Amino acid sequence: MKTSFVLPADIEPLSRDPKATSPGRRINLHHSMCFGCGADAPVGLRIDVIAGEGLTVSASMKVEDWMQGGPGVIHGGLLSTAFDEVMGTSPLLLRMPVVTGHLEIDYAKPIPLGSTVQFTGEILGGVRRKVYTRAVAHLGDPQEPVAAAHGLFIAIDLEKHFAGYRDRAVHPSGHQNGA
Ligand SMILES: CCCCC/C=C\C/C=C\C/C=C\C/C=C\CCCC(=O)SCCNC(=O)CCNC(=O)[C@H](O)C(C)(C)COP(=O)(O)OP(=O)(O)OC[C@H]1O[C@@H](n2cnc3c(N)ncnc32)[C@H](O)[C@@H]1OP(=O)(O)O
Repeated sequence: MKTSFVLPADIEPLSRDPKATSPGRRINLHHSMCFGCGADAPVGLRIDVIAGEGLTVSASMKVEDWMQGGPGVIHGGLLSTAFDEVMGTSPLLLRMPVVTGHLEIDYAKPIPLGSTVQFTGEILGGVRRKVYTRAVAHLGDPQEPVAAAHGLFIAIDLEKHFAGYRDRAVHPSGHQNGA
């Protein structure tokens, strides 16, 4: 599949944290109201990301009618959200909290409503706080990818990064902090 994404020349290998989620198990959600993975989000993708061997992850997503973009096919922005979720969860194998810095998608084929998209992702390496990842999507035959993505995720201090926003956070009860 064609892509214009270029990895930096100084990229270094990264290692799985010994305490990371075991292969075959779901990587714990960061919070239940997340649009990408949260079970309590009123609208969302509810993607479970499964740890693989080494620095790999996998996930699947049924393409439901509300995800329609062009007639009969998935909206491209929604697919990019799914890639963001899959790749953004992978740095938890390093036990590293991250946010998305840069996301690039290559769309190869239309994805029909009713199909199930299978994702595989991997961490390619890092430079300082930057974690480079890649993911591929297919509809059942890994030799026939329908889309692929590259993501650059930046390690953050969770407390500091969200310090100014937590009073706006929405909780499963529907109330905001302090409301
Ligand atoms: C959905 C919310 C998820 C919230 C995360 C919660 C918990 C996290 C825990 C675990 C993760 C688990 C699951 C995550 C699941 C899904 C993933 C979805 C994630 C998202 O959906 S998250 C929302 C969208 N995301 C943002 O809301 C970020 C807004 N942004 C910023 O908050 C700052 O921008 C920040 C912090 C990124 C950097 O700011 P900063 O001041 O800390 O650091 P600085 O600028 O120095 O960048 C350091 C090095 O990154 C390079 N760099 C930066 N940006 C670059 C770019 N675009 N392209 C190329 N390189 C870039 C610099 O060039 C430098 O590189 P160098 O080391 O070489 O100098």
